[in-house]
Amino acid sequence: MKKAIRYLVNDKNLIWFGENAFSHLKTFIAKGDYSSIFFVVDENTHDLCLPYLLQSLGDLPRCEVLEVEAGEDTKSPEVLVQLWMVMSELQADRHSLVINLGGGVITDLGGFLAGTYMRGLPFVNIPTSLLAMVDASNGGKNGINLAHYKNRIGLFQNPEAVCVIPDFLETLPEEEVRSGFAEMLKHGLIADAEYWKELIEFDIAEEVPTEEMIRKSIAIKQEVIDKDFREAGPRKVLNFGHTIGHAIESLSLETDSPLLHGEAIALGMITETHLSQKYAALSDPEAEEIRSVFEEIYQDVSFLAKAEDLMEVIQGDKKNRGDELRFTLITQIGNGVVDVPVSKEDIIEALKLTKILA
Ligand SMILES: NC(=O)c1ccc[n+]([C@@H]2O[C@H](COP(=O)([O-])OP(=O)(O)OC[C@H]3O[C@@H](n4cnc5c(N)ncnc54)[C@H](O)[C@@H]3O)[C@@H](O)[C@H]2O)c1
Ligand SMILES: O=C(O)C(=O)C[C@@H](O)[C@H](O)[C@H](O)COP(=O)(O)O
Ligand SMILES: [Zn+2]
Repeated sequence: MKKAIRYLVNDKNLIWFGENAFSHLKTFIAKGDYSSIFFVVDENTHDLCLPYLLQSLGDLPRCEVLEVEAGEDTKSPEVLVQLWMVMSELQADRHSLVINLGGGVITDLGGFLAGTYMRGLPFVNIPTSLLAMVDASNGGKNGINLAHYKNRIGLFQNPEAVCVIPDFLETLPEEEVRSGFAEMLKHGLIADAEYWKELIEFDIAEEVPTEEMIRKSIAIKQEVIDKDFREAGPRKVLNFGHTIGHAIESLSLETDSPLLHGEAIALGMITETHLSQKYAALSDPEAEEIRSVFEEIYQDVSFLAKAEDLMEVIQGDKKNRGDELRFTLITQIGNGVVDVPVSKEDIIEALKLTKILA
């Protein structure tokens, strides 16, 4: 494994890579003189990741482990209230540190927990899924879902540090690796045509992305966020595929076969590629290339819904303004554009082309 490189992401947020991340974290904890540490984990990261982390960190202040059920349903107000109660009962105080060890569900939920308890405790993210490494653990978006609206309640608050330890991917199921890969493909599409080329030559069915690729995705995301942390404008580019994808994900969670975030976003990107042709002058050959890449990798992923159900969720998307439905689209591979008003009729047409409408 490569030597860990620590680099400053912004005035608060440090990212440490590889095995040396543990020694950086140890030093960080020692310097912080924390009264206690609250680890937020789900049942899988509790069993598969926490023992390695604890062993690597050695002596620590008083530790408590908050374990939640794995899965998207855990990003809920009900679970959050339970966690607030437990933190309070266990006397977490302003000198406590929260360490989120898990996938995007844990970093989103644990970040929001930390950010709201006693008006904000410091927290560190240790992503253990590919999706959380390349996307969810960075950028300071934390939150939970409300009814069928994704991330409806949340905060922009950066972790003190992020530890990206690719070794954790050894136990990650294949479908979860593929889910994370969808966000990496998104990074190529919105910002870097060369990276897109590299990704589409990579065989995600056979291999796990390298640390270099993970770094590249983080760097692309970070460059966007440096310009617009609170998503006033340019940050919306990171939402390509998400207006449709979030609607699909939310509705799928109400069925017996929920889609993973990256799977839903893959379907969202296929659909929004149709819209990009119509509204953002994306060329036909590039649109064909994009769709064939997603259709090949995610060939077994499908979802059927009624237009009115999807439109209800789409109309609640955070990027809309009033009645105007605003999308992030791509003008060409490697370049995204934000705030494009799109008609309801064209959304339905694009959903039909993607075979999502029942
Ligand atoms: N805040 C952001 O910027 C941002 C960005 C992208 C996605 N998200 C959110 O992230 C969530 C999806 O994240 P996710 O895909 O990581 O889902 P997840 O947290 O549910 O993790 C996926 C599954 O993998 C398991 N897992 C995690 N690490 C493992 C490991 N090392 N070994 C074995 N199993 C492991 C988990 O227990 C879970 O079952 C969604 O809620 C999405 O909205 C947030
Ligand atoms: O960091 C961002 O900004 C993103 O949009 C990254 C997305 O991949 C991620 O799914 C994010 O949680 C979406 O946020 P939301 O604001 O659309 O709920
Ligand atoms: Zn996403």
